[in-house]
Amino acid sequence: MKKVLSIAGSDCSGGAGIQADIKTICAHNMYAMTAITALTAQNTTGVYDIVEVSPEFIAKQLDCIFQDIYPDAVKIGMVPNSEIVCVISEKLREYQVKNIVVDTVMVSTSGSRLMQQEACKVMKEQLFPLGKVLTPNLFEAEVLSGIEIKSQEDMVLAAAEIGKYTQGAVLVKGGHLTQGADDLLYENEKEIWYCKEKIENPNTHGTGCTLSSAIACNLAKGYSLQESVKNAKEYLTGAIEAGLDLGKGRGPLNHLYNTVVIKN
Ligand SMILES: Nc1ncnc2c1ncn2[C@@H]1O[C@H](COP(=O)(O)OP(=O)(O)O)[C@@H](O)[C@H]1O
Ligand SMILES: Cc1ncc(COP(=O)(O)OP(=O)(O)O)c(N)n1
Repeated sequence: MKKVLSIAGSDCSGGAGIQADIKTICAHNMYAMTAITALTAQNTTGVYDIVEVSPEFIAKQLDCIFQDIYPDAVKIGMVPNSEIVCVISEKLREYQVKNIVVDTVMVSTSGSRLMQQEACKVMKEQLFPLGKVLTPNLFEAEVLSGIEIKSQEDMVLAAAEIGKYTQGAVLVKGGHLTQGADDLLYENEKEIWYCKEKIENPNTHGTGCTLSSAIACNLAKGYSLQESVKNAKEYLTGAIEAGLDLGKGRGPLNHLYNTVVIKN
């Protein structure tokens, strides 16, 4: 069985973060492992508090995982501060991890900061070179590239700029475009577009987390990056379309739409 590790923050309401990643990995029939970087008190209406895990304890979680059950791919989500960026980068280098997806989580869609601003520079220098692909949303791509994004051409320019810090691949997600949900994979100076209609469903909490962990699952299976993004986007679109209507705000996705139900 393939094994996928999520290094990310916990969302107690189960829509985003570690919980979305575990659901995604299980739906891909794979074994899920987690190293938790932060606890968040959040739900479908917003993020209300954050407790950061100490870098020392994150190092211990990673040692326990890598020394015992070595993952086939790793997804990195919420990394709240510079010290945590450094310890994760060190451990990934020490254990020579290859299939790494870096979701550059900065601010939740509800507007709460999930990463301290000063960690951005350290993330670029330490973590980006280790990632097989980075997955910024439009806002994150603007911050990381310094380019204002108003069009698909701007998405390409931003991806090219961010790509300078990586092994060559950046997926700029277009979920916050006013029309369509078109994502751009910029790989070795080549543009590949993954285009979908915007689904009229307000319940999209955890879309970014789900997409990045689904990409990690596909890389673990041995698919190329382009195939992995294609398959992950299909999985994500299915989970948005299948629709759940939970909570008072922007609800979670339905990860069970394609799984065999075990009857009691
Ligand atoms: N309403 C929607 N319909 C279809 N796809 C969507 C919708 N909202 C987001 N997506 C897709 O979800 C993924 C995550 O994108 P985005 O929402 O931009 O990231 P984040 O969750 O990090 O803010 C992308 O593949 C994007 O195209
Ligand atoms: C713990 C935690 N990690 C990440 C996020 C952000 O989730 P994401 O899927 O990128 O986007 P939104 O759900 O905020 O649209 C989070 N909220 N919590």
